[in-house]
Amino acid sequence: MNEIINVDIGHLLSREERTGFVPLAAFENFAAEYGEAFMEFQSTLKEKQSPITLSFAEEENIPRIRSLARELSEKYANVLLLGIGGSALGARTVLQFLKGPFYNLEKHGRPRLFILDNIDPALVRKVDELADMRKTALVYTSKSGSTPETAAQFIYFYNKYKEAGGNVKDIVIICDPGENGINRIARDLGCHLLHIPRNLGGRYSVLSPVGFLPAEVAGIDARQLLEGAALAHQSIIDSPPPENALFALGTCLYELARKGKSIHVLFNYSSFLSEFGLWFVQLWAESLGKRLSLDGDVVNAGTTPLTSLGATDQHSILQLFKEGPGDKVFGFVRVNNMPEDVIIPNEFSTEKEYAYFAGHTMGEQLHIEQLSTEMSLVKADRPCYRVTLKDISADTLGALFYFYEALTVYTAGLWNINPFDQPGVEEGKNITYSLMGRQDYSHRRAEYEQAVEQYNQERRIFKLE
Ligand SMILES: O=P(O)(O)OC[C@H]1O[C@H](O)[C@H](O)[C@@H](O)[C@@H]1O
Repeated sequence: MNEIINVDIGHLLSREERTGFVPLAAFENFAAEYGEAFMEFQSTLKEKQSPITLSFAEEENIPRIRSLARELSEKYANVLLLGIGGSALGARTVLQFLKGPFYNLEKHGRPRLFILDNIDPALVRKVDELADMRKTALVYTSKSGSTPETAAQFIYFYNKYKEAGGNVKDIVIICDPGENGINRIARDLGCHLLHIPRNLGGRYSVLSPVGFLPAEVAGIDARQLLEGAALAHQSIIDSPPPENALFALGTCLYELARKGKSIHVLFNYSSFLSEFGLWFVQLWAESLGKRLSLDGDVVNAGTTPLTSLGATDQHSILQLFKEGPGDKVFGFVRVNNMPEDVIIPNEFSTEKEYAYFAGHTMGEQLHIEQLSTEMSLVKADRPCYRVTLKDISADTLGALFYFYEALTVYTAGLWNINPFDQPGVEEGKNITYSLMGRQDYSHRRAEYEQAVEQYNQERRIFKLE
């Protein structure tokens, strides 16, 4: 395979009248029906009007990010990255896909990377124990600078870091360029400050300092991530609708959603892709799950993203996928060229359950199991598509990120919704601010406290004693 990614949508379609698939005739009519909308979307990419294209201008910041990563790597044994949602999931994905799940246990002469994306005190304590603050660099990533979980983490670890005699000038803050508290703190501390382009939303920010700095700390070339994204971008804008992978997949997913396929499962066949699955869940859910259309109509748009890991989850959730409600569409992601395949030796050859493995590789087995799972789902009338990645490399991952970002934005256009806001998340944040006593939210505190009181009165608790 020479292409960086290929997308097979053949099993989202059906020649006969099979429920749950896109009829071939309808697919052949896609260009006439949706081609114009797609070409408009292509123009926004071509003219760099779409926020996701802001990543490309980030290339000019890579030298600075690289030298900062080098400086941190020389001075510190650990890098503690504080962030949540889009400020953590991309970094986790990059690290896992390109360095594997055991990066922190390996000997590589680079800092260990801890990505803390929760305020669970038990977790915070564990990081406290593991990362000696005298040898730990702090990276505080928050697009808005006001996310309460990350702010609490930063206050805590900033205090620990200072107590341990840390140089505050070494702290890195990655945020929006607005005039706000986080920028003022960065200026007052005189620490490193990297900006995320204002219109590049958090969940689209992996191809910016948010993903580039942790990548470079781990020895991953951020430029290659961007090169892969640029390749995907070019392919998406160059191919006319009938030959365009993104057009075919996005339009099929939209059509299937309208036919009741309300769950989009991403079934990743690599243990190096499970974090990618979680990155996808945020991207798809926050971008497409919208109550209102761009015209203000109530549409309750979107499909529910789920992520699964193959072959592992064949032994758990697959039963439901195959025989439970027929409300899902499945996307399989597999890696064509496994870097270091493992040959299964010839042992226990007199036993039929073991003899057949001799000489096969685990990569081969993984691919066969992926195919078998996909085929058995299709046979049970479950529509499936497959994304094949050339290999495990930074350019392939960059292409994959960009492909799914573009897919999300194109699909949002079909739903006629805004893929760049997240109004549904704001209310919970506002309640938290008020209840925690944030001054500029104090005017709503009484109202929320009363609501909490009423809410608690409605609880019905049954005890196990
Ligand atoms: O990067 P931050 O501004 O701290 O935001 C972190 C996360 O906060 C909110 O929950 C948003 O809904 C997410 O989209 C965002 O990724």
